[in-house]
Amino acid sequence: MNYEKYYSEKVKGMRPSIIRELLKKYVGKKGLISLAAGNPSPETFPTRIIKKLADEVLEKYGKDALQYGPTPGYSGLIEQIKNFIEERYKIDSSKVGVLITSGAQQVLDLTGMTFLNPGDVVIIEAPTYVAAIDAFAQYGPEFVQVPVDEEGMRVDVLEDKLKKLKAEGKNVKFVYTIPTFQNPGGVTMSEERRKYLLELANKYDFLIIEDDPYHELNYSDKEPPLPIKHWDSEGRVIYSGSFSKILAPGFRVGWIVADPQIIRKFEIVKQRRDLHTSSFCQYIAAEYIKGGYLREHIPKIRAYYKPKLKVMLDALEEYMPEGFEWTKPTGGMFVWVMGPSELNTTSMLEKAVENGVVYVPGEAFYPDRSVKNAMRVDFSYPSEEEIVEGIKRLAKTCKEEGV
Ligand SMILES: Cc1ncc(COP(=O)(O)O)c(CN)c1O
Ligand SMILES: O=C(O)/C=C/CC(=O)O
Repeated sequence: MNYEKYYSEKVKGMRPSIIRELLKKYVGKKGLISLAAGNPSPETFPTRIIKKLADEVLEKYGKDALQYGPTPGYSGLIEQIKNFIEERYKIDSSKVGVLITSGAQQVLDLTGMTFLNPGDVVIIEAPTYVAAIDAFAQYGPEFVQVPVDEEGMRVDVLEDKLKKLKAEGKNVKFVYTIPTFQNPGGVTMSEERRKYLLELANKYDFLIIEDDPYHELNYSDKEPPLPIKHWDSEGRVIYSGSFSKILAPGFRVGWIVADPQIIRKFEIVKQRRDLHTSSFCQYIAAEYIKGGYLREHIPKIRAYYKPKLKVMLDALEEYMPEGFEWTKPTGGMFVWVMGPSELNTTSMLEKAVENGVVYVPGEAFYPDRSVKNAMRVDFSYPSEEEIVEGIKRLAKTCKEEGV
């Protein structure tokens, strides 16, 4: 039966997520080293503590934790998130609202649904998170891309683009940024640029979507700059956090920090998306913070990932052929590798898989899929030995490409 005639116009043009398709096809495949999946290492999951907390939640709160809950989220978790953002990010929680979401990914979907009409201008970092492009694209925006360097988004280029857009009579709805340990480059926006981005938002009247799931994955002795939300006096920043990298992605629990008016609008939109986020997972997450387990866990995951980043950077240095360069992050889960202009990492992927390694081709991180000579490699999921062997296989493949 041909179902095309039944599909809505919105889904007819919907492209599969390159990352989700790669995961489905390759991760866990025998003999294949995955440098593709942005999966936390299962070794960082606090399984024993989660079991203990799950038992306690069922014992103490079973009738509520297994029941429908309020769309904004479990009040106990909202309280813990407010304490967390006050303590760690110096965000004045008395001036904001918090809404619990089904992962940070839902923040992106709710954002697109809440703010975007077809043709609205959305400014994104280039490259940027694949599923953010997919989340926004379903609402038909005009994407404007701003390059990033080792200090994050080039706000000078952003300002030039804002001037040009204004001259064309185009208003920007929002700028989407991953300012801390960016996906896919791992770079971090300097404090100076964060403040300047906020100044531009106030001057050109746009919102900022600050997507911050990697903030705690810091491997240097110096903390990254505070979230942009910390300096947001006008209520222009919609801040998105997640338990995926600091507890477990399978929980599907994230949060939005924003002006209470925006939180209310997101609540109304969420009511018809999924009613609310899993009550059971929210109760466990709340106990995880309240019991001091998160505070104890963050240093452990940092200590676990720090050597893996070094192993990856050392392996790239040792094995990659001439003509390749890469980012040097101090946190996060990824390194962005750029090859000679004639390299096509999309067409090279098949040969890489034959050689026993998989990565994410760079074109996935651009809405126009314009950049073909780059790729993203992940160090969080493979073991240190697999990282070295994976980069060796990647380097072999690049040499076979003759670039
Ligand atoms: C930048 C970015 N934003 C959002 C998400 C989605 O996070 P979550 O698992 O909380 O939905 C990811 C996935 N790791 C991400 O890399
Ligand atoms: O690798 C990424 O960037 C995202 C991972 C989340 C997912 O599994 O889709």
